[in-house]
Amino acid sequence: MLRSIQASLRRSTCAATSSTHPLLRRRGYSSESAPERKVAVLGAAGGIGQPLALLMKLNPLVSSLSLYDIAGTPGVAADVSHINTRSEVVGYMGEDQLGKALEGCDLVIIPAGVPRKPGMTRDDLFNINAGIVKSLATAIAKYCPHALVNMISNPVNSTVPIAAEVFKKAGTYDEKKLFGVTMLDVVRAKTFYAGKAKVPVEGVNVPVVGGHAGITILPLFSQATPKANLSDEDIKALTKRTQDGGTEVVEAKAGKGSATLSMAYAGAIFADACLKGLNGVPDVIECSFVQSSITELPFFASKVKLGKNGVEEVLDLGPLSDYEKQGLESLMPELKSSIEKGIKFANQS
Ligand SMILES: NC(=O)C1=CN([C@@H]2O[C@H](COP(=O)(O)OP(=O)(O)OC[C@H]3O[C@@H](n4cnc5c(N)ncnc54)[C@H](O)[C@@H]3O)[C@@H](O)[C@H]2O)C=CC1
Ligand SMILES: O=C([O-])CC(=O)C(=O)O
Repeated sequence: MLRSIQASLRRSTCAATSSTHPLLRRRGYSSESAPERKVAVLGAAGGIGQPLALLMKLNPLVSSLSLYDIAGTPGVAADVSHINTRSEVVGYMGEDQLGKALEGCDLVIIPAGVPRKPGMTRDDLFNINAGIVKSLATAIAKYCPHALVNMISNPVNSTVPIAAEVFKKAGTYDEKKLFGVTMLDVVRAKTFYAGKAKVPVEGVNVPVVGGHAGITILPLFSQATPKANLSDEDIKALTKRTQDGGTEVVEAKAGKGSATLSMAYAGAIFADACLKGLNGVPDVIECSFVQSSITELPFFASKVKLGKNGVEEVLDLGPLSDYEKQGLESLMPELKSSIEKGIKFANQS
């Protein structure tokens, strides 16, 4: 069981990395000889944070796991630390322990903040989460300015620009190191496509571009592999379901939060890809919301090649169907205004 979860973590999800580059096997690393990597989870006692802490504890690329929250981390850390895998686990609680939690980190994953309730948009979380992200980004700039940052907290379309502005002000911004986690959109697109196309889900790849809210989520089913003969109606329904995937979970949870388990899985897969990139595994490619010049917007989600310094290359969108071209045009105003909202917040407060 443990082996199969670890194998799944080692298998990256985009084309080039799928099952062909399990670092440990190909390069003969055992968990003892893989490079030391400290990973922090900020918001580690939450709905996403706890299962994400578990999955990162199962990742043999992690040597030190730092679990930070404003409350509840001693229990989570004690629990997770009993698992007999490589990393040592330390829990940190409260702001005065944040510096210690971050010092020496190679990768910081941020699922801190409030989740949606039915009837809310991700943007409705802005008022609370923007401040949380700003203060965590300020601490990252101070204590681990060279770490990769995986931003999960919503609204991602605004929280990533907020973090970028905080880092710029602190003089530590490196656009190669800041990632909005949009992996759950990819995970959903793959699952829904495999179901509709009746193909084994393990072999499916679907890029998802744009942003991470409603129509800004643009799955490119015209580029999905393996190819399947789906009707225009099928593609429209799959697109809508991917865009509304978060809301589907929020409604099903009926007031008890949003996606946590699938998000922890997606976050763990994306973090694993970042660690592989840092460790020099070639051709690690995943989708992420990053600083970008492939459209006129300063941030955009697309396929990204990960390397020793974070983003090695932002890949362009590739050929789009007419339906996808329309979707791209429609999403630009909303994504632009969410990005601008984040930038404005970071600079005025
Ligand atoms: N990017 C994505 O695809 C997804 C993003 N999310 C977002 O992730 C965030 C977290 O969701 P859940 O884990 O379900 O929420 P949750 O409420 O269960 O957990 C959030 C945790 O953050 C902690 N927290 C609050 N302020 C903090 C601070 N200043 N420093 C450190 N920790 C702090 C809380 O104590 C809590 O333990 C939400 O904003 C949600 O919208 C959720 C699903 C998918
Ligand atoms: O929908 C939400 O609020 C949480 C989220 O981002 C997702 O599940 O994609």
